Amino acid sequence: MITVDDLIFEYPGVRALDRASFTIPQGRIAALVGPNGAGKTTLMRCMAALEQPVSGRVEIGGIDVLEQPRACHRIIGYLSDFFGLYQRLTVRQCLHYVARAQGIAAADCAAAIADVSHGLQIKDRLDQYPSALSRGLRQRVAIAQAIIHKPAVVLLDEPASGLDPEARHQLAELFLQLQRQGMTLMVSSHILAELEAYSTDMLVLRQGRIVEHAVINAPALRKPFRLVLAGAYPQLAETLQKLQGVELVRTDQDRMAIVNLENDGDRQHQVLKALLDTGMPVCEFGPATVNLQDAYLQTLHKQP
Ligand SMILES: Nc1ncnc2c1ncn2[C@@H]1O[C@H](COP(=O)(O)OP(=O)(O)OP(=O)(O)O)[C@@H](O)[C@H]1O
Repeated sequence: MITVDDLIFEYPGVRALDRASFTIPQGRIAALVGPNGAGKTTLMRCMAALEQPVSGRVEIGGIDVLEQPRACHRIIGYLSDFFGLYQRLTVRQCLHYVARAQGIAAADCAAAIADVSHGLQIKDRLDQYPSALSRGLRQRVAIAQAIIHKPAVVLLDEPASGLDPEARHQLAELFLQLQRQGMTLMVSSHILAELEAYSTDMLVLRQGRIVEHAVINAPALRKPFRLVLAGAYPQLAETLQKLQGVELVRTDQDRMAIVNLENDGDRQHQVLKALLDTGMPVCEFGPATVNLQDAYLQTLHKQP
C-alpha cells in the first residue's frame, strides 16, 4: 500500500532524509518514531506530496506520489503537526470547505459531514467555532478534515501532542476504528506507550534513515516470525518472496528475516519445511512479537 524507496531530501545544508526506504501493507497502523530532528515531519510531508525530494520514490495505493501529486491528495489524508482551523468558520463550515476542496459534490457534503462528525463524536459541535473548543476537540475537527474524503491512507504528524490521557485514549480508539474501515495509517509520536495500544508496525527514523522496522502486532490472522540463519544466504529475500503464504517484512545482512505467516500451526510447519528444503542453514525460527518501547530503545542503543 505504501512504498518509500531510497528517498533523499535536503534543506539548504541539511540532509533531512538519507535514502529512507520501507513498505507498509494495507490495513496497518505504522508508528513513526525517532529523536527530535530525525526527519519524521519531512518524511510525512514528502509522502503527502507537499515536498519535492532530491531523489527516490514514494508510491501510495499504486500512485507515484511525486509524478501525480494531485491524484495522491485524493487518496491521502494528512494532519500536520501544527494544524490550523479557520477561526471565523463554524466546525460545519470548516468541514464543508474541506469537503468541497477535496472534490466532494455540493449535494453530498451534508452526508459526508454527518458521517465523519458521527465517527469523531463532534456531531454536537458542528455549529460552534473552533475557538470555543478544547484542544482535544479541535484535534478531532482537524482529523475530521483530514479524513472527510475517506482516504485510503492517513498520515498523522504528532496527533496526540497536547492531549490529556483520556483524549489520547479516545484517539487510539479512533485509529483502530479507521483501521477496521480498511484505512492504512502512519502516526508519528514521541509517546510510545500510546503508540503501542494500536500500532502494528514501528518504523524508527534516525538522522534521516530508517534504522528499524519492527512488526509489533500483526493482524490477528497473521503473525510475525523471525528467521535466523547459521550463515549468510545471498538469495534470502528473493527465496522468501517466492514462498507461498510468506509475507516478507525485512531481511538483515542475508542472515535474518522477519516474515508474516498465517496464524495456523499446520501452515507454519509447511513454511518451515519449505525453508529447509531450499537448503538454507536455518538455526532459529519462531514468533517475533516485540514490545514497542523495548524495540525502540534497543534500536537506539544499537546505533553508533
Ligand atoms: N525549513 C527547514 N529549513 C532547514 N532545515 C530544516 C527545515 N525543517 C527541518 N529542518 C531540519 O531537517 C531535519 C529534520 O527535521 P524534521 O522536522 O523533519 O524532524 P522531526 O523528526 O519531525 O523532528 P521533531 O520530532 O522535533 O518534530 C532537522 O535537522 C531539522 O533541523
